Amino acid sequence: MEPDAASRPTSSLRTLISRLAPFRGALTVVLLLELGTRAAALIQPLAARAVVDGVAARADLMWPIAVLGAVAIIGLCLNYAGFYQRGKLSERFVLGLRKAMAGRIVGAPVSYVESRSTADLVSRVGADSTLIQQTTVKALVDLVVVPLTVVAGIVLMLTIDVFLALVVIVLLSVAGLAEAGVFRRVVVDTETAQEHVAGLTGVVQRVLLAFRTVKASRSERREAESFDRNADSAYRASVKAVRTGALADTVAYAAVDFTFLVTLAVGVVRVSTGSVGVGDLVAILLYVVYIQEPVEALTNSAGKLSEGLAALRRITELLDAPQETDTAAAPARTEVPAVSNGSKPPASRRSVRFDQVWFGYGDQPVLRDVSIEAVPGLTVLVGSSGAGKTTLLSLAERFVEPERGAVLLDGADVRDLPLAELRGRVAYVQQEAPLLGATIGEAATYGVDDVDEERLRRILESVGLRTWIEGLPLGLDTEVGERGVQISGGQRQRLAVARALARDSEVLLLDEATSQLDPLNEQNLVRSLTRDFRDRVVIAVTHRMPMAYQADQVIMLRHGSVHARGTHDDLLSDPHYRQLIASPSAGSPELAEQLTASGEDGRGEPGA
Ligand SMILES: Nc1ncnc2c1ncn2[C@@H]1O[C@H](COP(=O)(O)OP(=O)(O)OP(=O)(O)O)[C@@H](O)[C@H]1O
Repeated sequence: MEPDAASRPTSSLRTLISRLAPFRGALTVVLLLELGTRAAALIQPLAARAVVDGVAARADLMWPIAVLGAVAIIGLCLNYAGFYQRGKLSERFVLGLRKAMAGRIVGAPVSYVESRSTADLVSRVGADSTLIQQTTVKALVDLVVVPLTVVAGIVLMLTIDVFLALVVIVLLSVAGLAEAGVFRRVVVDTETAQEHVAGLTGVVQRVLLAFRTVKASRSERREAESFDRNADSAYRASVKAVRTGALADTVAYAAVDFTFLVTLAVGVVRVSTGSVGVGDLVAILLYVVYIQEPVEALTNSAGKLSEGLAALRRITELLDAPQETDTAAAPARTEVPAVSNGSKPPASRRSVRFDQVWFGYGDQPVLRDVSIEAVPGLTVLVGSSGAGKTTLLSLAERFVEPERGAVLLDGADVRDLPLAELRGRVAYVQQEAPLLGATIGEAATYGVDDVDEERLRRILESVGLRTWIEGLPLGLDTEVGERGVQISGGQRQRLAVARALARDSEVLLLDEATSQLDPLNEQNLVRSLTRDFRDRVVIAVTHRMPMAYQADQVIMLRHGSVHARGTHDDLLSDPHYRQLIASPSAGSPELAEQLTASGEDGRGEPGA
């Protein structure tokens, strides 16, 4: 058990209450309706006493019975209204949490989201919010209504017979203490069980993400065993929680039985001595039941409340996620050239400059004193794995910020630009080139507000996809993925590049965005890019040489520093560069050279 486990429920409860504060109007209505329902129940023993006493006295029973019936009907109506309003409040509460979570996730920095498990984030938005919806508001309302019901019942009992009422109070206190002890254990065990289930979904997610690798490496059995191990520990934790729940349930039942039987025994003695009437005893016994019933319901829902509170704690963690800060309001580090009116600076003024940039993840230094300038045309970043290439692109998009030095877009520190403007001016294709959008057209224009068809066609032509798309019966409306056409890795990357081009930004960052194309098609794509979009600053990370061969500038990073820069030809004299391009994954510069020399157009299958 974690040291703070016992204090968790209390702080989670406080969090729940503060999160419910904006709904205080609706919550008050629910509380009043629930209190009304309980009040109607508490009147019934008094009416029942009147009926019993009336029978004994052979009095007219019409009024007592009419009151009993009316109170029962009013209680039912209030119960219906309370149930409905409570459910509606739960839905509104969860709707707000879900929207807030979605907003916090998309507003969080890249580093925050990427350092967390996707399964964990997804389960907070989905499963955790569902848990809260189903249980939490009801349990919270019970926490308020049940003690008030108990107090009101005791006061009414005291008006009937002080001695019997005191007996009931003592018995209820003992039962309450026992139930509270078990409740705490239920909370902790339920939370532990939930944590194990989250671990289980993490395994499934890992397998699904690398499904082909799992199959190809014949690791099905190993993964299944890993799943089984996690499932077993989730099972054991859940069974422990069930066992504690069963104990809590039994304690609650025992409390009712014991209190009822002892009160009956004492009450019978008092009736026999004439201290109280039969009607009084009936009323007090009914109070024991009417008080115990909600207490028992509260105890039963203790596990559910604890689940809901644990879920709320995880949701709250997500709602406290850091957000990307728009530092545009802070004093500018550089004079920011105005582009907000929509006009772009002329190509001659466009540049991305890394000025003596130092950066590290935690204690791990990654970039050391990097100074680079990229102007319109193709700048290629090469270097062995882990050299810091992707990190450089992340700095340009301000996914991360330099520890020292600055990244300048057209002379302005990127930290001085509003994020929306910066990212509007700098398009980015990430390594895996994921597609967003249900159709090819949507994927090609994701994040672009207005792109006319003719321009889109030209872009698709440039990336070598136009013929393929026009050959599809539904063209741009063809669905992709599960329900539509399956597309190859190369097609996906081309679509991602098309999407970035459609942004019409001044800078295009490509992170191994052509790695799944064959060298020939990669060369063609790069040639089209440099020909059709020559006013853009293109910075491409690559491990493959056809692209470096065509670049205006090649920058080689080693261990986080600029090792060499120049054209491909300039760098050929560098032994480390030669070693890099000699690697099998680098593609063949000879092939590229031959193709260019022969003037072969070389446009291969668009679907490569
Ligand atoms: N989010 C992160 N948290 C911690 N360390 C990171 C993170 N991202 C990258 N690194 C580390 O920073 C170093 C540089 O990573 P980066 O991705 O920039 O290298 P790269 O040159 O692009 O590599 P590759 O060619 O393999 O993609 C690596 O050692 C990597 O482990």
